[in-house]
Amino acid sequence: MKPIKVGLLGLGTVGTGVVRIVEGHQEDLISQVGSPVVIERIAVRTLDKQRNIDIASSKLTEDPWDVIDDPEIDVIVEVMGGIEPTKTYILEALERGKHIVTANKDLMALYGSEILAKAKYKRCDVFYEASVAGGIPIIRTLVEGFSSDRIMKIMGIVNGTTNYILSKMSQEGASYDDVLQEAQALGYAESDPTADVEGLDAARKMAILGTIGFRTNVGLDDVSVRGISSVSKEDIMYAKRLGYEMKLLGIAEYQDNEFNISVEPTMVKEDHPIASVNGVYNAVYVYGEAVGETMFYGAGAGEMPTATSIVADLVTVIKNIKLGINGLRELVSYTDSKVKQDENVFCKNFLLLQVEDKAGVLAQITQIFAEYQVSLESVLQTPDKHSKDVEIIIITHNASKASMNQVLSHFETLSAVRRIKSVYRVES
Ligand SMILES: NC(=O)C1=CN([C@@H]2O[C@H](COP(=O)(O)OP(=O)(O)OC[C@H]3O[C@@H](n4cnc5c(N)ncnc54)[C@H](OP(=O)(O)O)[C@@H]3O)[C@@H](O)[C@H]2O)C=CC1
Ligand SMILES: N[C@@H](CC=O)C(=O)O
Ligand code: NA
Repeated sequence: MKPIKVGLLGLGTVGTGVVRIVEGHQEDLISQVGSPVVIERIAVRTLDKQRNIDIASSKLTEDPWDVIDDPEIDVIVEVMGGIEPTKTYILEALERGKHIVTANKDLMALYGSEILAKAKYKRCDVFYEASVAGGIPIIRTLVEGFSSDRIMKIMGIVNGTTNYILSKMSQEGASYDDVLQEAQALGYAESDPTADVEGLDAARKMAILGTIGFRTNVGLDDVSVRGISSVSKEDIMYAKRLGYEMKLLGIAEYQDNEFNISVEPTMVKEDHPIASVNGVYNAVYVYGEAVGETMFYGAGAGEMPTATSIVADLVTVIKNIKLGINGLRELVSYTDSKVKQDENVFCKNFLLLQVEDKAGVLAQITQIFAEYQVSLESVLQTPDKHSKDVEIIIITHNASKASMNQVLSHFETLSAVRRIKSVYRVES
């Protein structure tokens, strides 16, 4: 049987997992695709780097063009990351008729439509299951599993690094910096972990999920983003005391040709299934008009979980090669929709205020909420540990983002409000 020859761009955390699975599951692969699957050539940055896998040096090259120009290679697996020169490599590989499997959410969120258009023109496959939620097959679920439905909401933990950090801070009182270093050592974090902790990685993934799930073009700029670097241990402890877990949530909602997508630290009610998703695990909740509520759970990062999605895509590409139907997945015509205005985006909110301890302050504060039609679910007052002031903890009922912005701006002008210490979205 003629082997299918695969080229790898990158042999880091994910690339190593791909080699392990292709070699370790070779019999399973042959039984599924009817041919051996061979890793023919691998491009790396530096040949002499110490690796935790044995690879014949003849397979390694420091020149990615040795992979892209190799006429024997049918499929290229891109697991080097970054935007350039990666985008050029992928477009040139497509120009040469090679199929692509990638884990690169940075690239697919920003240039996915350009890459997929080129693939369609060249009748090549481009699959990117590993780019969102690691080992969870959420992209093929949205594309195939929910093809008959209208998806209205996609909400989830789609970044393993930040979930690992928040979980350890909540469960062990660990320090943010220590846990971030642990996540980097475990290969969860991006080469620049700022993308993880400032929410950009999750935003890229939500832009991809929004485009696929809502069948509409979502740009990265359409996603409002806030990371976890400003989440304090005190915030996490307050959340727990009130019966919530702090999670970095991506929340995408779609209705009447308008969508709203945000990534933000969110206080999730402890009895919500997402509240118990901890460590590097991800979970994606999908609500469809017909199917109702569904949820998917699994490792969002790490060598082997991510590599399973890469090799699953590789199997699909090889089957398409055998059937002669490559490049036909992208039949979807994505509509253009509008981003919802803040007046039409609603959620519950948690506020932690430091205020002057004097008569009438609480009345002033509640009056401001009333002025902007924001109803309150609960109000707690405790002495401020570090001053003669008091802390007021407020959870609102559903309120529009616009009204909440007006309330917060008004608080800024109130002398009795010393500091707006924390504001978080609340999901019950
Ligand atoms: N880590 C994870 O859990 C997940 C990662 N991803 C995505 O997968 C991709 C890879 O991630 P990961 O494996 O963690 O990254 P690593 O940094 O561990 O590996 C990157 C690999 O690419 C090689 N490389 C980088 N730039 C070049 C270049 N210009 N020319 C040749 N080789 C190059 C590096 O070479 P060398 O080894 O010589 O340094 C290394 O082998 C990224 O897009 C990431 O966002 C997606 C889901 C999960
Ligand atoms: N850095 C990412 C890797 C997977 O996409 C994460 O932590 O989720
Ligand atoms: Na996935």
